[in-house]
Amino acid sequence: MATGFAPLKNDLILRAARGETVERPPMWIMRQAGRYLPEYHVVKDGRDFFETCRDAEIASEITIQPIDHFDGLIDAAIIFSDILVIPQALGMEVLMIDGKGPSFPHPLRSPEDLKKLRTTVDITKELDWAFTAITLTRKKLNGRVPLLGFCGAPWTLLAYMTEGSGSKMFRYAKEWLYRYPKESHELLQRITDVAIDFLAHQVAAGAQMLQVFESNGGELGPVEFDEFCLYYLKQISAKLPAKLAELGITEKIPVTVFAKGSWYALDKLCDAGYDCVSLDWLHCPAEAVKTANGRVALQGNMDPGVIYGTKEAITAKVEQMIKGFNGGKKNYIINLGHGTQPMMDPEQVGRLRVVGYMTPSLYKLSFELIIEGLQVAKSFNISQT
Ligand SMILES: Cc1c2[nH]c(c1CCC(=O)O)Cc1[nH]c(c(CCC(=O)O)c1C)Cc1[nH]c(c(CCC(=O)O)c1C)Cc1[nH]c(c(C)c1CCC(=O)O)C2
Repeated sequence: MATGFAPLKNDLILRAARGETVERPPMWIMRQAGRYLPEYHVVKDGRDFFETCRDAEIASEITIQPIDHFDGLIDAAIIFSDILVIPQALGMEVLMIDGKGPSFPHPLRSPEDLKKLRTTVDITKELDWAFTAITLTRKKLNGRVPLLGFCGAPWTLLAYMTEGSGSKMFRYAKEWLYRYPKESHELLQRITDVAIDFLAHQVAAGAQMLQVFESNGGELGPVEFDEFCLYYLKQISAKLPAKLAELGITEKIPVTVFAKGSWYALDKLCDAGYDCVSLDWLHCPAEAVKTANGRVALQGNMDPGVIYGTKEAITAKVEQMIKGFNGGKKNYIINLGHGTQPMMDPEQVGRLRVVGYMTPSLYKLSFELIIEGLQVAKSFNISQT
C-alpha cells in the first residue's frame, strides 16, 4: 500500500460524500481532463491515447491540468485513464482511433469468444501502470484536492466488448443478453470480479474516492436493468470493503455510482450500497432529493450543453440546479450530468461557479441573513396572532 502522502488541504468532496454538512458544495467535472483543454494537446503531442495513460508522468500531468487551469474551482482530480482498461486486462485489444473513438479489433461476438479472455487476471501485473500513475499523481497533488479512481461498470463494458466500439443500436450487446443470457451473466461476473480488484488496488495506490461508470445504463429497461446492471453494481459495493481489507485498508472509501439514463432506477440505486449517486440531466433535482431522502449524496446534474450557452445562462442554470439540490450544503456534489465535450470552450467551463458560494465568509453572511430573516418572519407571525 502506498503511504507517506501529504495531508489533504481540501477534503470537501469526501465530507460531502459522507453526508456531512459542508460550507459550500464541492465540484468536479466529468471528463475534466482531455481534449477541450489546449494544454492537453500540448502534453499529448499526437501520441496514442492509451500510451499517454500508461505513462505515469504524462497521465499525472494531464490529471492535474484542470486543477491548475481552474485554480481553486475544482475540488477533486480524477486519474487520467479510461473505462476500457478492464477489457484490456481481460486480454482484449483496444485501440483509440482519432475521430472515431474506441475500437476493438476482435469483439466478442459469440459465447465461443469468451475463451479468448484470460481466466485469471493478475491486476497488479496487467494494470500496474494505472497504479503507478495514481501514486505519482497523489504525490504531485500534494494534498491540494482528493484523487478519484474509477472503473467501467459490467454492463457498459459488456456492451463495448461485444459491439467493438461505442454504439447507437446495441445490436450485438442486446443479442448477448437475449440470446445468450447465461453466458452474458458469466461475462458480467468476470468483469465484476476484475472491477472489484481494480478499484481496491486503485485505493491501495492512493485513490481517495471512487466512481463506477454505468454509462450505458439507460439502454436497458427497468427489468433488464435489475438483472444485468443492478445485480453487479450491488456486488461491487458489497464486496469492495473485504477486498480493501485484504489490502490492509479498513478506512471507509466513498464510492459513487453513475448509471446514465437509468432515471427509473434512482430509488434502487440509493439502496445499492453506494455513498453517492451521480445523476444525468434527465432528473429534476428536487424530485431526486425527495427520492433519495438522505440515503446517499447526489452528484450532478447539469446538461453539458449549457456550456454552449451564454455566460448568464450558465450562471442561472447553476443556481437553479443548486437550489433544486436544497442549496447544496448537504448530500450534494456539483457536476455535469455527463462529460465535457472536445468542442467546449474552457472559459465557458470555468463559468460553472456560484458566486455566493465562493468564499466561506460570503457563505456565513448569507446564512446569518437567512437566520435573521427567519427571526423577522417569526416575530411577524407572532404579532399577527
Ligand atoms: C464511456 C466511457 C469511456 N471512457 C470513460 C467513459 C465513462 C464516462 C462517459 O460515459 O463518458 C471514462 C473516462 N475517459 C477518460 C476519463 C479520464 C478522466 C476525466 O474524466 O477527466 C474517464 C473517467 C478520458 C478519455 N477517454 C477518451 C478520451 C479522448 C481521447 C483522445 O484524446 O483522443 C479521454 C480524454 C476516449 C474515450 N473513451 C471512451 C469514449 C467513448 C471515448 C471518446 C471517444 C471519442 O469521442 O473520440 C469510453
